[in-house]
Amino acid sequence: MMRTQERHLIVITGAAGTGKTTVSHYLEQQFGVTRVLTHTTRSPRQGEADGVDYYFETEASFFKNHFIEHVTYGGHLYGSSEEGLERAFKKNRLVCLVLDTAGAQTYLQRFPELVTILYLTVNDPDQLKERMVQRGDSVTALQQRIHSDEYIRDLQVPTSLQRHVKIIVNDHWQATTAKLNQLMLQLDD
Ligand SMILES: Nc1ncnc2c1ncn2[C@@H]1O[C@H](COP(=O)(O)OP(=O)(O)OP(=O)(O)O)[C@@H](O)[C@H]1O
Ligand SMILES: Nc1nc2c(ncn2[C@@H]2O[C@H](COP(=O)(O)O)[C@@H](O)[C@H]2O)c(=O)[nH]1
Repeated sequence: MMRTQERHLIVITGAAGTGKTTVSHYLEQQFGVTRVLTHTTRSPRQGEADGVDYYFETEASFFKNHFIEHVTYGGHLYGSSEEGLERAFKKNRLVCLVLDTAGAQTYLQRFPELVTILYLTVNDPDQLKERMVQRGDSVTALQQRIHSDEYIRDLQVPTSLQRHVKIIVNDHWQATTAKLNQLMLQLDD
């Protein structure tokens, strides 16, 4: 529950391909939730743009930001900055942020009163590979990702998050949107 004027942060976490980015766009489009952009040194995928999907950085420019947390994921740097969070909160009191599970743990420790954490999963992990292929990931990128320690780790809810996350099984988009609509009603109370 949240009083209407309080700042609130929806952290969306889970393994690659579970639909975190898709959920963040849905929350933005349906409920006007502002997405916090994070920074990465990976190259843009087809259709991704700097300042829209991520702040795409070089290794040198990455560390010019003031990070709340940063991680290495699949060999690339990713980080959420104080600047990115403030920019989002200037637009809206309700914002969302897509993070790996290590980042989600950091946010829970640092902002326990401010966060709602959604953990996305699917019943059949093979679906994730298909979804990443459909998204346009190259075979090389897909192979690197599914064999990375981080991808394997994020297939399970970390013990420290277990009592704190709302789990959404994103097998069927319609069921997922029903759960998200319900969540947004609760946050508005
Ligand atoms: N319920 C669903 N059913 C089928 N496809 C879905 C569903 N939800 C999302 N997708 C599709 O799966 C693909 C991966 O989704 P998305 O990019 O949102 O995942 P992600 O968790 O953000 O991945 P990553 O961590 O790699 O960035 C996209 O093509 C998206 O359209
Ligand atoms: N801890 C953080 N994780 C982040 C951040 N930005 C994105 N991510 C996560 O990285 C992986 C890979 O993302 P992709 O876009 O290359 O598929 C995914 O789990 C994202 O949620 C961040 O700033 N901090």
